[in-house]
Amino acid sequence: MHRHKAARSDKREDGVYRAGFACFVGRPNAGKSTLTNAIVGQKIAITSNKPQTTRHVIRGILHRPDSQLVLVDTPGLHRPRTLLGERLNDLVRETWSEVDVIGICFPADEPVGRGDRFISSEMAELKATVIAVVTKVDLVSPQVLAERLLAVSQLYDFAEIIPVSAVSGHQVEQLTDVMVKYLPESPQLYPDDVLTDEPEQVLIGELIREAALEGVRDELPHSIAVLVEEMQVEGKLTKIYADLYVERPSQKSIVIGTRGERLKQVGSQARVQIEELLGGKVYLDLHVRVAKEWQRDPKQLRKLGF
Ligand SMILES: Nc1nc2c(ncn2[C@@H]2O[C@H](COP(=O)(O)OP(=O)(O)OP(=O)(O)O)[C@@H](O)[C@H]2O)c(=O)[nH]1
Repeated sequence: MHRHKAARSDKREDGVYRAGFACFVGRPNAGKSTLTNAIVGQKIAITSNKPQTTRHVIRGILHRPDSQLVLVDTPGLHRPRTLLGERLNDLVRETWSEVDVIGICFPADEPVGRGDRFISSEMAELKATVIAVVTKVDLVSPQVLAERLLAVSQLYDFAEIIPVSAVSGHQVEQLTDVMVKYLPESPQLYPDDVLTDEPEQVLIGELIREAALEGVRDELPHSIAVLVEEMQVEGKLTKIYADLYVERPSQKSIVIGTRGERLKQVGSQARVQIEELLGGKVYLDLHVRVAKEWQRDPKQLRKLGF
């Protein structure tokens, strides 16, 4: 995965330089995106309290003097009902086969279930080192945590089992150390100042999508996509023109809201985040469009980057 992008050979004289790819997997809402952000220390992956909102493979890169950890954020594996669902599953499996370390996330506040067993059983054939990460430990008592750790340890022969809280930061550093430990000896893969190799447009699209999903009904997440059509830099101002795609006119009204109030809110929330990302003033122009059944149409999917 982009190993040809090797920035420069940077093996330190006094020790082994390690670099490689890792990803977090786990059932929806397990805390994968939040953990990715906590490790990389910058908001790069979309997080939401609704399941399955992570669509794109977004990498965050952790730079250390002796190592480089490239995190790949994948959507959850799920029963495919549409072409989009199938593509997502292919993407997940492809990612798994290419990374060096896989962290399976088990939320501490939920019992180990069928989904967890399914994901663990999918790991057997992979070359990657598989570690278990018990997430959200701030939400449970030590006793519940102990039960979870035991249940997780019985699922699979994990190389390590690490309890963390991305919210409090508990053990995040230790988790990172462990992941780095299992990376191969390798030259640096990316230059020091790169945090993600995802094109800016995709990140911006994700921020808009995240803002558009906030506080709306449960069926909307699967029916919304954002395409950044144009970005123009004029002095210190970046002008961004983006389209939000929904499937039905009724969804269009939800996103726009009464007299456009909701879309205005979405715009200003996303703008603040994009300004933070780009480090400058942003003008954001949003249009809501209906693309019928786009989840089932390969041509539309390609246009939207899936
Ligand atoms: N209390 C607590 N909440 C957390 C923690 N990590 C994540 N959460 C919350 O759990 C929810 C899901 O987190 P995400 O990071 O979006 O989960 P995900 O696994 O990426 O979810 P999908 O994209 O649906 O697969 C969000 O509401 C987070 O704020 C944690 O360490 N502690």
